[in-house]
Amino acid sequence: MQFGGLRAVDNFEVSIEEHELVGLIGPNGAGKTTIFNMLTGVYTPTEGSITLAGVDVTGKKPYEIVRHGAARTFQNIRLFKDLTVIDNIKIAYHNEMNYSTLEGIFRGKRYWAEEKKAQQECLDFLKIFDMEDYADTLAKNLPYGKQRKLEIARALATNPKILMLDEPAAGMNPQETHELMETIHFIRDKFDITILLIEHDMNLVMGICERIVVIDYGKIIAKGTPDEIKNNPDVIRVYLGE
Ligand SMILES: Nc1ncnc2c1ncn2[C@@H]1O[C@H](COP(=O)(O)OP(=O)(O)OP(=O)(O)O)[C@@H](O)[C@H]1O
Repeated sequence: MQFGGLRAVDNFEVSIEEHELVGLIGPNGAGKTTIFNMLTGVYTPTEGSITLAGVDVTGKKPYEIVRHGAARTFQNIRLFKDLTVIDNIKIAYHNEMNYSTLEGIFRGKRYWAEEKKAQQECLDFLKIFDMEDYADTLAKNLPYGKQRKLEIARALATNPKILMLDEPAAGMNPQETHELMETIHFIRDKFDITILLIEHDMNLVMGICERIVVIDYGKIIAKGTPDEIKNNPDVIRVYLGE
């Protein structure tokens, strides 16, 4: 990915298997968010390609990529702040709803059946995060940690094959972070999805990821298991400045 004179991501090559939990780490400005932006269609890579479950999604629009099965959260929370918690999730769930515009306008039988199902399933997403009591709260009135969780619940409601989380624990205290990490494991298994996670906190990534990719200045400097990464001299140099 080239931004004018800056090659923000260079020769980045990674394959992620179904059901894997992979961490993407690197210092500030290394290119992590740019990679997410390419994977989700926010940016079109200036070179190279992206394949999702056998489909070439390079250059596709974000909404098309969601339909192919990729969902994400953002480093800076991006909720529909003036909508309720449940409505935030229903918006993400709308691809699963099966009634026509006319049925919506005339409120036919199928409309009510589908809306009821949507309400129930969206509440189920909230239950995973222990947030069903907040269903009717405006998103902007949620405490910060719960806003982060709502973003994950909303991404899950698009029924993704791969969920990409951009610093999901940013701003959380250690207890909240620990709980979130357990929840991430839980949803990976419950929904049988693949997770790619950006996180600054090395210990945290080491604790939950099966495989880690480390980048610096847009280039991969190491790939491997947490133990391999921990002992990799290039990673130690980048993180500790040795
Ligand atoms: N739209 C853009 N136009 C120009 N340069 C950009 C753009 N987006 C990102 N960059 C640059 O690309 C590089 C990588 O940025 P990116 O945000 O991907 O890093 P990051 O690893 O996510 O950093 P952080 O951990 O601070 O979020 C930086 O030098 C950044 O300034």
